[in-house]
Amino acid sequence: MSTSPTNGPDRDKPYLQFENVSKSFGTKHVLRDVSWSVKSGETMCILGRSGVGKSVSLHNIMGFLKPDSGRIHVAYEDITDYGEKDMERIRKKVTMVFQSGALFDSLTVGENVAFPLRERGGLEEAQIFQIVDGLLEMVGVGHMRDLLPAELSTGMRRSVAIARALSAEPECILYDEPTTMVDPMMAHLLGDLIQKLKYQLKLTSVVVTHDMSLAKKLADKLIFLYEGAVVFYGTPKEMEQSKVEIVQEFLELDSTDFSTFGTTDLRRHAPGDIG
Ligand SMILES: Nc1ncnc2c1ncn2[C@@H]1O[C@H](COP(=O)(O)OP(=O)(O)OP(=O)(O)O)[C@@H](O)[C@H]1O
Repeated sequence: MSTSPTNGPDRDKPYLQFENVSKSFGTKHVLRDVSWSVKSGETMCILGRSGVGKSVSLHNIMGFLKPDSGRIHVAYEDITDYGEKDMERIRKKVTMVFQSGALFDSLTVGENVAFPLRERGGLEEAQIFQIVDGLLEMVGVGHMRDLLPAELSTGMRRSVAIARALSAEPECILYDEPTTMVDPMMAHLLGDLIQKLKYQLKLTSVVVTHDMSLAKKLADKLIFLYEGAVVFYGTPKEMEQSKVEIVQEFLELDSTDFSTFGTTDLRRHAPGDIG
């Protein structure tokens, strides 16, 4: 673990970092020499068309997958060679909100959000109720405490999943496609919620998305993956000036039809472009 002279984490260092990370499945090279970093309190968006390794990147951060080469730093620690025990400790600081919400089907919304609180222990029932109500209120589903996940829409389930993630008091949240498969109004609300958590709770976050308007709203930094490699890494402002064709196509289409991508000349670069 990297430490400062006072033996705590060095806060000037990135909170999350990929250093030359590569990952293949058989002969399929999913991540190729990928490098980026995120400081505490920053939000990074990972963009790219389907299958370029966005979710695989998140799974590497969580330690569900291990890179073939390169180093991964999470919560100021080099987790590359960590086993399950160390990763459980890291996952208390860094949590992931899955597209599905991954809620427990047989538990009510309130019980789902209470779950990490009960696991942690040390709280009275009345305190748990109060925290759960506060979190559900915060994510805009305060009136749904006694419903089962099956009774909720996809977007509502995701809001509850965010409340459950927050109940573990994480330092960092990873969002996998938070606005996919919901209507534009719900997408807007989820985007606002993630933005609120960024500013009010100062959470570090990584957002995997196809949704360019969401990325522009949230990101301090963006990376574009194309065939597993980073073809752009920079700020939203630098992205606007990027000459990388796939970046321009994303900017123009704003997240709709990706079927026409694939004829991109990645050699034309601008500030922030990689290569
Ligand atoms: N555990 C695994 N075993 C084998 N192949 C995998 C595994 N996980 C991911 N892949 C493959 O890696 C590639 C990248 O997957 P990934 O889920 O990261 O894509 P993505 O960029 O998130 O795409 P989408 O936007 O469609 O979710 C895909 O071809 C996928 O089939």
